Amino acid sequence: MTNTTSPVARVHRVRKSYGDTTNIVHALDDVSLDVHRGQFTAIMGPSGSGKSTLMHIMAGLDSVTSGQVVLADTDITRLGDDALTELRRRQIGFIFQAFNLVPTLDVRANIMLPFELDGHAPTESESAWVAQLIQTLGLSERTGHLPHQLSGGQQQRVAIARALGSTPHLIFADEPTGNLDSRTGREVLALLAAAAEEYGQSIVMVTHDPIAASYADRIVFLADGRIVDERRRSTPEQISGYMLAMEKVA
Ligand SMILES: Nc1ncnc2c1ncn2[C@@H]1O[C@H](COP(=O)(O)OP(=O)(O)OP(=O)(O)O)[C@@H](O)[C@H]1O
Repeated sequence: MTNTTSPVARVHRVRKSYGDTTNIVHALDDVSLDVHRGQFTAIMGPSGSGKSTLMHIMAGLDSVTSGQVVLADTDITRLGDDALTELRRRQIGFIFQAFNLVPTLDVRANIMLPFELDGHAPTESESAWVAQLIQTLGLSERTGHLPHQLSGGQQQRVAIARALGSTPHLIFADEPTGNLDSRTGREVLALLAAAAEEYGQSIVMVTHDPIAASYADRIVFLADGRIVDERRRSTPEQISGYMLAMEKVA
């Protein structure tokens, strides 16, 4: 993927601190990161290294202590709540552990919700992509079910179809394969990779799993709130090696 265009997301010298001067935690300490169109980025690092904080800040779900986050050409650190909500709805898809499915809507309606909220009916190609997602994610028999009638893994797949369906520019995924069996997990990762390659969607995925990270174009390693390493696409074995080396240094 060539990086000649301006980034879809830019994190510039971001700090995020919690607590007061006597008891301060730097969850992020001077982090800068660019995400380009069609790029699939994995974020890895030990527990407490700042992965979730970074993803939440990039998605406008959390504020910075200092620094800048620019999505498309908008500095979101200066946006009000309403404008931020609007930007999130139009540009961002979320695949989070708390699936946030609407309990009163069936599977199809949940998947179509981004179109509904945006007030536009899907085009023919969008409908075809949604149909492909439903099929690939093994949800064809479930489209009329309510979320509580589904298993955890099935709910996660609905959340994935919803996040990818309207082809938002940016997708944030927090351990997207955490609840899935290994075959479905691999299919979901292949879908994410296809969304990046074929639809130019940019994906930022937090994971502890070297196999999941091996689907990404690059892997960013965090430790103690700082980016300590970055690698191009690597095999699961190589990624395990980088993680081990990081632990030895720590
Ligand atoms: N609301 C908060 N108040 C105080 N400290 C916080 C808060 N949220 C996060 N932290 C601290 O910031 C640091 C980074 O947390 P974060 O959740 O981003 O880590 P993580 O890498 O996602 O961890 P894990 O892999 O365990 O989910 C941790 O030391 C955590 O305790």
